[in-house]
Amino acid sequence: MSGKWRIGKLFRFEATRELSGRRDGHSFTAEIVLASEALTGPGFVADFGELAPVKKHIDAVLDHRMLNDVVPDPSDEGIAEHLRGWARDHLPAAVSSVLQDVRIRTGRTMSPPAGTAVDFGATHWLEGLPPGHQCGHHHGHTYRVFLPASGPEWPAPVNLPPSFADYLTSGLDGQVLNDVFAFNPTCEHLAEHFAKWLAERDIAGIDEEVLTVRVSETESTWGEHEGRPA
Ligand SMILES: Nc1nc2c(c(=O)[nH]1)N=C([C@H](O)[C@H](O)COP(=O)(O)OP(=O)(O)OP(=O)(O)O)CN2
Repeated sequence: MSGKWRIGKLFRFEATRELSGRRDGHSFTAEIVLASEALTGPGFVADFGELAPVKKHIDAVLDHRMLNDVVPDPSDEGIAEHLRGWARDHLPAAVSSVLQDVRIRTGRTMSPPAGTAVDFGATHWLEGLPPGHQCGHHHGHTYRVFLPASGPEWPAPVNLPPSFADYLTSGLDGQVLNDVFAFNPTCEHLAEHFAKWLAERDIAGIDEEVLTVRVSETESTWGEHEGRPA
């Protein structure tokens, strides 16, 4: 399959700032996006665990702080710029080299509109992670699958084709994904598989040239595949 993979991890922090003479407090979300046109052998852009230092930095420097005291520009773009620079300087080279973006938003997480996402519960374990990594053990997720219309931007999901929604719920809910699939079930590989599933079927409204499929394992992580299946 050709195309591109992206993964994202979200970090929340609570803070206040003064912009244009007005003090405002928010729940902030920082989203770190990594992108690559190839996966590592076991199927990762990079392990989400490689982003743990970002959480430590956010907790130490931004969480429950007056942002004007800690970053030169406390606007959303200024905070993103601070985190981009920090990530470039402190993450391992294999991770910083695939850093695509850092985005900041304020407010609570929104639920996707009805009909645009399917959740299913399933078990998996992952090969290719460091010894002792929690995700090497059998564990489960409430997976969420959707088709973000705008690619790497904050996703505006489109309605899921009913046959695809049915495949996800009747085919995968309650399953052990390692038994169902011949591949290591990372969210990158799952997104690629779902893109292929959609492209192989003649489904109205699905343009596989630009199709993006996003698979979210947890509230704070997602992986997606964008582009035409080979
Ligand atoms: N690139 C990928 N990395 C990881 C994947 C994956 O599919 N692609 N999957 C996992 C595990 O399945 C894990 O359960 C999810 O990642 P994790 O960072 O542990 O997610 P949490 O939201 O539970 O993170 P916390 O920071 O512990 O809250 C691992 N890596």
